[in-house]
Amino acid sequence: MVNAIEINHLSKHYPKKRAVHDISLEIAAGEIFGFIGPNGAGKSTTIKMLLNMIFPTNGEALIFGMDCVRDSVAIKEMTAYVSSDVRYYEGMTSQDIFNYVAEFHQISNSSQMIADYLERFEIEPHKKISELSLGNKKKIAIVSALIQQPKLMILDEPTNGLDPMMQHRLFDVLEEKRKQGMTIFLSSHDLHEIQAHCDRAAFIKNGEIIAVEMINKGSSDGKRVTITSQTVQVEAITALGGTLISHEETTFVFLFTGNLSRLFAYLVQQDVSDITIHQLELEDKFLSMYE
Ligand SMILES: Nc1ncnc2c1ncn2[C@@H]1O[C@H](COP(=O)(O)OP(=O)(O)OP(=O)(O)O)[C@@H](O)[C@H]1O
Repeated sequence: MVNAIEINHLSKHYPKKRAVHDISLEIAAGEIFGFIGPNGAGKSTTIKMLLNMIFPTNGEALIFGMDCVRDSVAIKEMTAYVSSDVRYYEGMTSQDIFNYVAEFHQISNSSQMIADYLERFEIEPHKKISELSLGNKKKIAIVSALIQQPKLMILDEPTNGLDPMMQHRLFDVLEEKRKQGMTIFLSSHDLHEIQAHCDRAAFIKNGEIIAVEMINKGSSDGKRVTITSQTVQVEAITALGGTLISHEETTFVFLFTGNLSRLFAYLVQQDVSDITIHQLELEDKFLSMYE
């Protein structure tokens, strides 16, 4: 089956900056894929190349097997984009925008769908853009993208400005759409939302992809274990599957991937004054990669 997105050795070099350098990625159809990186890492530049808003210096990107430069018109017919900053004509209302989008994309019988989204995202249809807050404008951008019924949705920081309830509703809709076959490419700074909703994520730093990770929603492939003890031996815990991350006086922090029962069996023989065990968060990986 053809990949939803395939990026081969893609670069965008400016005279004084390698914004994106030699990145390659494959994203399967039906994935929710996260794209994580600090400010200036190259996320928006990558997205703009996918959408043919800027030309690559080298390499190629394919969407459903079509070339992002050569076949950009056909790609736009099946791809919707929610940009990080939302700009519309100030005098238009939400309803005007939704009607325009539906007509432009020749979506038949869109009235009921628009009415459903208005209700779901609590959008006031007759308010002008000039009267709306950032979060309310963002909701219009999201619904405009959904109305297009795209095969691929690219979202750049979609939850920026949305209240927690609306964030929740957005991800409910995205999960539903994914079940119907939509592919979702989500650029975000919010590691918790990537962890909660994505199947995989790519980490980008200084224009280069430094890791692509499977995301284990809910479960984790490790624990962060913090132990305060006068008697615990670091070597003993290392032998059980721990890696010492830091320590201060008698408090030791381990990344633990071994068998917890064996760890407890060792600890009951020790003088332990405190212990905490946390799920290893994507944040731990992110921080260790970007330090
Ligand atoms: N037109 C341009 N000319 C020169 N440098 C540019 C241009 N556009 C972007 N850059 C640089 O390329 C790098 C990547 O920028 P990009 O906007 O892709 O980052 P980002 O990961 O989306 O960041 P953020 O999370 O802050 O939006 C930055 O250092 C940026 O300053």
